[in-house]
Amino acid sequence: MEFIHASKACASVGPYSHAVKAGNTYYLSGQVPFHPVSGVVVGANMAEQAAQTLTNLKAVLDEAGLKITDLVKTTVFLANWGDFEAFNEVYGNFLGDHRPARVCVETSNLAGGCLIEMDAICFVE
Ligand SMILES: CC(=[NH2+])C(=O)[O-]
Repeated sequence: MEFIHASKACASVGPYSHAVKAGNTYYLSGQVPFHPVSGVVVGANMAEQAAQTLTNLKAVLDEAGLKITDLVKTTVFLANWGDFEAFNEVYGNFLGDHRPARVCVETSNLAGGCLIEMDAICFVE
């Protein structure tokens, strides 16, 4: 097992790694739209916060040597279900033609009052 720390993603806000490699499978911790340096939430709406969340997720992928096409599953937590379409727009643009499995739910009280958190699982052959 390998614990992965991504210097270009926002710092972990608890005792966890940005990602853990277990064999050919990578488990990425939840990413939120914190700025990687300041730790301040980036964006006042879903489009902006989703973009920053995916930027942070991409930093973890990069650190682990993974590509977007290695994503097999994501879990998405939205503070407001009314943001579903706005989230899908940003998410779809990020993925291009790739279509990982996904769970998307509304929840409350996300870290830092964020509108979104997303984790992911990757697999490499
Ligand atoms: C933000 C986050 N991933 C956590 O576990 O607190």
